[in-house]
Amino acid sequence: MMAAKLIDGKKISNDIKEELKGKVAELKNKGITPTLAVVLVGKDEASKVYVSHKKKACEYIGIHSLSYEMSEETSEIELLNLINELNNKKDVHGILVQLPLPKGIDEQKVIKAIDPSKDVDGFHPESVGALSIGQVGFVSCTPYGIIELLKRSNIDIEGKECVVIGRSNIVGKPMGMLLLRENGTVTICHSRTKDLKEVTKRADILVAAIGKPKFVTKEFVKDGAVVIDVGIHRVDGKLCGDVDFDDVVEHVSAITPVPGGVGPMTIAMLMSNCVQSAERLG
Ligand SMILES: Nc1nc(=O)c2c([nH]1)NC[C@@H]1CN(c3ccc(C(=O)N[C@@H](CCC(=O)O)C(=O)O)cc3)C=[N+]21
Repeated sequence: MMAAKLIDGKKISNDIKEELKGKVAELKNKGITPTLAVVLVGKDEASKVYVSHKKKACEYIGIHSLSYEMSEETSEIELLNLINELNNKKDVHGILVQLPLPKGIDEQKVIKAIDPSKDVDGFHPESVGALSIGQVGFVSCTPYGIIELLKRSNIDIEGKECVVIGRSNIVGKPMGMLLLRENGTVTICHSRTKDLKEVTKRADILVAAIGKPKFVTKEFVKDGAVVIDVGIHRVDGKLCGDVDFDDVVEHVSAITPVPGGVGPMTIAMLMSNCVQSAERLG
């Protein structure tokens, strides 16, 4: 019974990667090699691991990846110059600047410097704006991956009560816009929300993107709800999410595990955005 309700992000992300392999092969037949520039600034250990996962995914699918590793002491100007260079390179289809950036570098300024046509993270104000008014643009990979998880698990969004906990620019807000685009009824909650549990208990689809380990317990969840866990924390050497999985699992109709849920989807959708970019830019 439990296996049936587990949303397997690992499996679904592998399906997507297989589909993308085919698309990359087609592009290569036309003489186009999808290329992603990956920019890593500083020595954040988690960032190094994530970047290596992204490069590995590129390799698997056939996307060419270019690595730019810059020291912790890199200035904002140096980084902006690199981005400008990559913007002008015809054979670069996607630019990813791994976040967080070292102190002293203005992240928003850096994101804004990326050509929106190469903004495969979907973080540029133009990409965010396009999403909110229903125009074509890159969609932030984590929320985009969550929509794919739901669709490929045959979970309808239309008409459903969708509650998102968290209002970050890269997850909560775009998640709300995407669920709205799929005709969900959307509520975005945050640290100032009154009676949070009362609000989250209305959810048919509950997305937890709070950033606190095992925050969501069964008291937050309606019986039979679908629970999507965006969090990733290392507690006592073990990975866990924003949801107390063991506490809620008996009460839900479907749930994403951590690891193996949303995380792998983020990478799959980054790959998808790269391929899309290569198709558009040629
Ligand atoms: N410009 C930028 N774009 C990002 O997309 C971006 C970023 N900066 N900075 C950091 C966050 C975090 N992020 C994750 C991607 C994959 C997993 C992932 O694959 N997680 C595995 C577990 C990996 C592990 O073992 O640690 C899982 O959940 O199964 C997690 C987190 C992308 N981010």
